[in-house]
Amino acid sequence: MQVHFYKYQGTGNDFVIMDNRDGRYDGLTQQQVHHLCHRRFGIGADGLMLLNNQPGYDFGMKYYNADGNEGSMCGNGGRCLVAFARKMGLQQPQLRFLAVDGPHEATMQGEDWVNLKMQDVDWVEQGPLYYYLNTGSPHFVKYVDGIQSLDVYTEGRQIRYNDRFAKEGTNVNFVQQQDNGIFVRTYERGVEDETYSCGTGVTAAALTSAGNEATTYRVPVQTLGGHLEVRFTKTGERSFTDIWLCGPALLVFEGQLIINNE
Ligand SMILES: N[C@H](CCC[C@H](N)C(=O)O)C(=O)O
Repeated sequence: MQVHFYKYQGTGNDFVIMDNRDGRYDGLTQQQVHHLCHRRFGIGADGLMLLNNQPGYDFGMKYYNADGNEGSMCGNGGRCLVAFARKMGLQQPQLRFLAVDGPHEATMQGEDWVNLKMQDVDWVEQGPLYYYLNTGSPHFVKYVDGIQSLDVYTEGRQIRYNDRFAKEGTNVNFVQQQDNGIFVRTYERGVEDETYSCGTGVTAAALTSAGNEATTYRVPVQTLGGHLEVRFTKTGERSFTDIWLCGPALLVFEGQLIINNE
């Protein structure tokens, strides 16, 4: 099969994207996705997305983790797919799309900055020195010191494969408060490694960093791959609405490749 692909990145979280509005990539197998995302045998990416037709919406988003499994929601991926949809000619100032966790809306500022609305959050588990919540994907959030030198791969794996999470997996975020906002590093399930940035993880971390006051917050977030901002309104101790993940989304390159059909 001949594949015309686009490679995007949002704060270093990178994705292979294909225009599937005519359904031509519907039959993509888990193995093919894994191959396309492989950094040595394929194009290389943390995940793969299809731009789909979706009645009632401007488009549909289908997301796969690099291992070929259908992932849950991907925040940076969603932002990149919006930039891609715009490139494919969807010029509406506000785009509405359907992802695995429900409807999303998004706007763009300039060529390469995307504001993406996330689902409301109304459940946060809090334990000693950790939080656990779902922002479209499950996220374990742990506050740490010395985040720059932390071994995110080893420490993240320990949590991801512990008795509680081994089967379903979880993403694991390490967070440190900074003078201005937070620094977040993430071990991603499905990639099974640290990525440069994780949008739903950054969102989860930002929500847990809010003060007690039920008001509107703007949290600048630094990741290994660059800066984002999360805006939201806290409505109760564990509930949040009007959550926006904002940051860059850029085309890296596009190309063709042939993959076998087995
Ligand atoms: N990189 C993504 C998260 C992908 C979700 C995935 N790793 C999972 O939960 O299986 C993001 O920007 O939100």
